[in-house]
Amino acid sequence: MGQIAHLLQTAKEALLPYATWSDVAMAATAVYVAFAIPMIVKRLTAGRLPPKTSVLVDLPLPILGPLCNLVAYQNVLNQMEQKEKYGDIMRIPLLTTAAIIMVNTDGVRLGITCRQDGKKVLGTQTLESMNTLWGRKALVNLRGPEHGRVKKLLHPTVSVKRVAKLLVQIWDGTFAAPLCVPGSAFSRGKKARRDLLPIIQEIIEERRASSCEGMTDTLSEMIKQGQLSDEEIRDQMVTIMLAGYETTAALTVVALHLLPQFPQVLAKLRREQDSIQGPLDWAKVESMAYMHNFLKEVLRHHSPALGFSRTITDTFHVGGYTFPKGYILQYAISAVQKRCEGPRGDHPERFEDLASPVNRPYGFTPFGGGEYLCLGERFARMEAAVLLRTLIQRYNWEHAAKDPRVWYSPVFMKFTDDLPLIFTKV
Ligand code: HEM
Repeated sequence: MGQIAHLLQTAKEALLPYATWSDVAMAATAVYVAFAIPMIVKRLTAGRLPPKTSVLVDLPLPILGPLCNLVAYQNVLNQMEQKEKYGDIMRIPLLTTAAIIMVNTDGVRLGITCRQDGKKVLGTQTLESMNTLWGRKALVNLRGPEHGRVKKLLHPTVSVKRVAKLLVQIWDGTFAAPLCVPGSAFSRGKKARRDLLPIIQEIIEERRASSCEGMTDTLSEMIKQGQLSDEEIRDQMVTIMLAGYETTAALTVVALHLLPQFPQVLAKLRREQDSIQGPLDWAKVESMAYMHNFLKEVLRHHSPALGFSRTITDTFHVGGYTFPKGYILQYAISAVQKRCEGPRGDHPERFEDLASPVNRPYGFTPFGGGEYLCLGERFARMEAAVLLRTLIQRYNWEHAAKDPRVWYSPVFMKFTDDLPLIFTKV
């Protein structure tokens, strides 16, 4: 607030000797109209657009109206599972464009394949904030053949073989991974990146000096491949740490949050784990059928990813609506999964039922899909399964808070009071 007041004061001192407040208001309106005209023309000529969700833009408030919509946009993202309130396809006018939000499997299909009727109609969004956070060379910010080249190189660095080796290290206690700490790596994103870069560079140099002797981790593998520059390696490592940390932490913490409420699920998990003798290897982790279905149910009910945006690169039509070039398409992973029956997240068995909506194409996509499928899917599933096995076999736990809740603020998961839990030995 203090900063805004200071900004207004500075603007006032700079402008008022040369112009009155009404001049400033007129200039602001002119800028708004200049931005809005192409948008209005597009709206008038585009054909039948999806219905608008927000009434704010109807207020005669230049700049402020669309800005309010941006806030409403986050709010709608947060609440998209409320079908009766928002419907399946909706439009939110933004400052110079509009976002079309699709809360159905068709939207997820579009977002993942980027195609309609066999034609490429969507592209990934290039956001400056993403470049700043992850780095320009990070996989998430690469496009086309360059994205394909780097992803191909990264795959073996988190391959099943490598993950299995890591598993043995975790089990032996020789690998001290920060497995699960609900934190805010995203909210600290820029600072986290600044802090991480010199540390990663130092490790790269140490590893290079020792030719990665005896090292089997992801970073050493990238260095040994010799195909990526130091900048590329650094950006991938920052991405892996940021993309892999909060998502997996959310998955495991929500699992811990839900289990005391569903004793029948916990009992079944315990029975399964007791039937699997350690030490673990990848095959044993993969054989934990009920554990994986439980993790799926957690991801279905509390997806760490709410959804993603794509840019419409070619006008197309779906459900009788026009999707004009230049608009944004937002597909809703979390809301689609939540609408797939079952509000409580306590029925892992639904994944055994082939007729369940979650088993239909694009009904359950917590790790995205297609070209942009999550790089760390297996890693995340393994990490969560191993951590839960360890805890389930050794402890019982209950909530310390009276009304523990998980919520999104506005797009990242938060826990009331950091979700304190009380553990007792089994
Ligand atoms: C429960 C845990 C996780 C969830 C729910 C999750 C979810 C996702 C989703 C939905 C996407 C697709 C984004 C899009 O369509 O644009 C994605 C991409 C990605 N994830 Fe994950 N993720 C998880 C864990 C991890 C881990 C552990 C790593 C690192 C090892 C990781 C690294 C990445 C990377 C690098 C991408 C970009 C892939 C690309 O651009 O081709 N994620 N993740």
